[in-house]
Amino acid sequence: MIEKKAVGEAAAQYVKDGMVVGLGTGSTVYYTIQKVGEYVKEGMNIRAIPTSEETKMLALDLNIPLVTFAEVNHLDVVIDGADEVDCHFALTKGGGGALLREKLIADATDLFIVVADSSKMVEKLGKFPLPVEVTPFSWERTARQIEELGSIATRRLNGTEPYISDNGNYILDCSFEVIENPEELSQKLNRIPGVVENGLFVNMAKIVFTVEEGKVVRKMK
Ligand SMILES: O=C(CO)[C@H](O)[C@H](O)COP(=O)(O)O
Repeated sequence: MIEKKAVGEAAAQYVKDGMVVGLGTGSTVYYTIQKVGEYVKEGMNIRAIPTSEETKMLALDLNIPLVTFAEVNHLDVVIDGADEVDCHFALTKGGGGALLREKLIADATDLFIVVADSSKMVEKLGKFPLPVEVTPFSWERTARQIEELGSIATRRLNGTEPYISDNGNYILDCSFEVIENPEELSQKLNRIPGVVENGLFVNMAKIVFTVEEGKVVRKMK
């Protein structure tokens, strides 16, 4: 909680007047968004694209002006959380179910910044089950095909009902134990019909804010 606030707020320094900003989803970037809300209140002129309906509501509450891809093609900066970050800045994302819009938005910037407390930093990805967004039609077959890649795929639930993403899809949480080659796995997953997107973000993050020895550190690629 204290680490999340510290890294979330530290990353907000990258938001400057006139920018189009991608706002991530989750309890860490929540603090970034609060800071951005303060900047807007003080008169900063920015426009933002949220990565989820949850973040959209938060941004609207803070009077942060929103835009869509109908109006913009490129974002100046995108700030988001992660579930795991490896030493090459490959990420697992989607714990909050927003991975598809998160990837679409991260893809639209040259400056993708990750905010991650120290518990998220790992040598290799895989301990956190990989979220994969799939179409509900024939999801069982898609799950079996994902399992053939060496995982156990469990459909995410919201109570006793299937969890439905902002895009109307299911999420499969896929335990791979250790992901040796995130890029290769990402490509294999996205080749399976029914997979809409997977939560591996490879070669996307440029900066990671985390905590080491009790201090916020900024790691750059
Ligand atoms: O990918 C995400 C949502 O889909 C989040 O960024 C990720 O789950 C981290 O969340 P938190 O900051 O709450 O730990």
